[in-house]
Amino acid sequence: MPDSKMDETKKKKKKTAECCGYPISIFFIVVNEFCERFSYYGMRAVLVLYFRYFLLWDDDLATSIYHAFVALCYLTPILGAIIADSWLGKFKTIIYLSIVYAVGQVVMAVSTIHDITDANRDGTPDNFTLHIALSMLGLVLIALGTGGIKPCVAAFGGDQFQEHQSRQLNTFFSVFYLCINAGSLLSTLITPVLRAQECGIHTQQQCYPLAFGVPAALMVVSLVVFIAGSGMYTKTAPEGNIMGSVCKCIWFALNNRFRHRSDIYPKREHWMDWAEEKYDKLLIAQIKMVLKVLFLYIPLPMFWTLFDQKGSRWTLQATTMTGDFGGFVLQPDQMQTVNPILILTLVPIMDRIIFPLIKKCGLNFSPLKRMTVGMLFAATAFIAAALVQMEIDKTLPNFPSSSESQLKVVNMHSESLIVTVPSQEPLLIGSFEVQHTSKHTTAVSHWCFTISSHVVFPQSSPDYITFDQQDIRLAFNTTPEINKDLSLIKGSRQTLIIPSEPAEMYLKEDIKSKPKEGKNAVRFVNGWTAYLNITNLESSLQPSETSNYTLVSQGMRKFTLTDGIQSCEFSRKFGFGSSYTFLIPSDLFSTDCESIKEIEDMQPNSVHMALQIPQYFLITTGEVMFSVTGLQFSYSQAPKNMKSVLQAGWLCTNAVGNIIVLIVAELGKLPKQWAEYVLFASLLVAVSIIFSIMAYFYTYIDPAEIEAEILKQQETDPDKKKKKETLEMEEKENEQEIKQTKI
Ligand SMILES: CC(C)[C@H](NC(=O)[C@H](C)N)C(=O)O
Repeated sequence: MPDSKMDETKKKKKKTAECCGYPISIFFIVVNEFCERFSYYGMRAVLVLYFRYFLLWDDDLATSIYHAFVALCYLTPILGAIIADSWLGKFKTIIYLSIVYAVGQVVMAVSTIHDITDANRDGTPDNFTLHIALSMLGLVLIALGTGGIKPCVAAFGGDQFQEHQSRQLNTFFSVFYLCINAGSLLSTLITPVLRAQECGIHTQQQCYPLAFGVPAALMVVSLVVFIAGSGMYTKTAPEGNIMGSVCKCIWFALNNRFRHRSDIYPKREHWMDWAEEKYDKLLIAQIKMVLKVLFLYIPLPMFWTLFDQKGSRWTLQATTMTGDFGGFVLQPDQMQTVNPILILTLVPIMDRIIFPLIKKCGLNFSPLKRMTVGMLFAATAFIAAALVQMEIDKTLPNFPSSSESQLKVVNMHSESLIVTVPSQEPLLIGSFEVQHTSKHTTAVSHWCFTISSHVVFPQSSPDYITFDQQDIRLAFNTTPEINKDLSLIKGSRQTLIIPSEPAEMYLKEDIKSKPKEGKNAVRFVNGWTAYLNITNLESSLQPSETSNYTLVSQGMRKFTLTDGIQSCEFSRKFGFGSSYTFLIPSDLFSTDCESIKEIEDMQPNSVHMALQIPQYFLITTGEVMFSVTGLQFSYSQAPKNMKSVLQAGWLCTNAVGNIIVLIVAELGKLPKQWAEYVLFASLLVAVSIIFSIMAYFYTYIDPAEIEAEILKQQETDPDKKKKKETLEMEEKENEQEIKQTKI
C-alpha cells in the first residue's frame, strides 16, 4: 500500500472502546471464529461417514471427495483475499461470504434428510442423485464461504488494534488459534454423538440431519455475532488490488526478460529486476521476498497430505477398533478430538517450556528447523498408524480371496452329520438338537468346532465352484445318505443351513466385511415349528428360515421373540464390529429363550482405540512445530502490504496437500492399508530432507528494514518520480479500458 494511503488509514482509525487494554470489537471476532470453526469442523467430523454410510460410497471415493472438499476450502482463500483487497473490503467480504457459507450448511443438512426421497418408507433414500446433488452444492458453497473468509477474519481482527496495543495484538493471535481449536474440539465431540442418535419422520435412521443441522445453526450464530459488533469495528477501505499489481509486475518482468534474452543485454541480479523499467523498486523487492518464501513452500503440501488423513483414513481405521473405555464408549469419529485437546495443551507447553529449554541449551532452533522437525514427527505418526493397522489386521477374519470360497455348515437336524470334502479329513458336524445342552452364553467355541466350521476351497471355475457327488458328500449316521450339489460363490462366505428336514438344506450368504461404523451384524435361524416375529428384524421368520443380517449398536441389546401366542426375551451384550448367527431351537419357549445358541461369524473388534493416541500425539506435536511456526514465519517474512497474499499462499499448501491425497488414493491403491501408511511416511521423510536443504540456503529477512532502506534510496533517485508517473498513468488507462469494456 502506498505510504500516503497507509497514513490515511491510520488517521481514519478512530479511538475504539477498550476492555482490559483490548478493543471490545475483537471479542465479537473471537466468538465469531469459535462458532465458525465449530461449524466447519463439526460438519467435517461426520462427512466421511455420511459419504460412506448414507450415500453408500466406497472407502476410496468417500476419502477422495472428502479431500477434494478440504482442498477447495484452502484454495478459496485466494478468492477471498482478492474480493476483500480490491472490491468489498474485509468487513463486507466476511458478511457476504458468511451468508454463502450458512446457506451451504443448510443445504448440506437438508441433503441428509432421508425422508425427503424415501417414498416407500423403507429407511433408505430412493433418489440418491438428489441427495448427492444437494450435498455437492452445499459443500461448494461451504468451501467458498469458509475459505473466502479465512484470510480476512484474522487480518480484520488485527486491524482493530491501535499502535499502542502491539502486546495485545500478539496475544490476540494466540487466543484466536486457541478459539479455532476450542471450536474444533467441541464440535468433533458433539456432532458424532448427534449422528449416533436415531431420527426420522417415517423410519428412524442415523441422525445426520441433526449432525449437519447444528453446525449450520452455529454458522448463523457466527454471522449474527459478527454483525452485532458492526458499530464497534475499525473498518479499513479496500487497499487496491495487490494481487493484480503483483501478477502484472511478474508478467512484465517475464516478458521484458524474454524480449532482452540476447547476450548483448547485460545480465541482472534477479529476473524480477527486469520489471524495473516500469515498476517501483519497492514493489519489486516485496515481490522478491514473497517469491522466495513461496519457493520454500513447494515441498510443504506433503505435510498436509498426511495431516488431513486424520479425518478420513484414521477415522475409518477407528471403525475397526473398540472404543469401550469402561465408563464411556467413544465413537470412531470422536477420536479426532484428541487433536484439538492436544493442541490446547501442547501449544503452551511448547511455547513456555520446550522452546525456551532448547534455547537455554544453546541450540538454534530456527523456524525452518522447527518446521522440518514437525514434518518428521508427522512421518513417525504414520509409522505408528501402520503398526496399529498391522495389529488390527491380525484380528480381522480371514476373508476368502477372489479365487476362494468359504463354507460354514450349521446342522439343525436331530442327528450328527459327516461332511466329506475333497483332500480334507471328513468333518463331523454335531447335531444342534442333540448337543444344545449348554447355554448360549457359554457355547461359542464349542459350537464353532462341532456344529460349524469354515472350510476354504480353492476355486477352479471362473465364476462358481460346483461340488458334485465326488466333491462334497453329506452323509448321516442313521438315515439314508443324502448327496447334494453345491454352488459356492467365488470370493464369498456362505453358510449351509441343514434344517430339521435335511433334504431342504440351503445356502445363505454371510457378511464378508466388517459391519459398518463398528456396529454388529446379527441374524437368526428359525428352528421353531412356527413363524416367529423378532424385534429389529424386517419381517417375520418362517420355520427353518434364516433372516438377513440386521445391524445393532454396541452395548446390551434385547430381542423379543413371539409366535403370536407365546413370547420370550433374549438379551446379549455386543462389542464393536462382530457378527453372530443365533440358532433358535424347537424348545424355545419351554426354556424361555435360554436354549438359543450362537455362532460367532466374526469376532468383535479387539484392538483398542486408545492405541491411536500415540499417532495423534505425534501428528499434533508435528502440527505445533510445523503449522503454528509456519503461520508466524509467513507473517514475519512477508512485506507489510502482502501479509494476506502470503497467508493465502500458506493456506494453498494445505489445498495442494489434499489434492496429493486424492491422486495417491486413486492411483496408488495398495493392497494393504499399513503399506499405504508406510508409503506416506517415507514420502514425507524424503520431502523433509529436501526442505531442510532448501531451508539451509534461506536467509531470514526483516521486511520492514528492507522496505525502509528502499524508500530511503528512492528519495534520492531522480527516476523514481518518472516511474511512478508512468505507473499511475498506466493504471488510469487500465481503469478507462475497463470502463469502456463495461459500456
Ligand atoms: C488449518 C489450521 C492449521 C487450523 N487447524 C487447527 O488448528 C486444527 C484444528 N488443529 C485452522 O485454521 O482450522
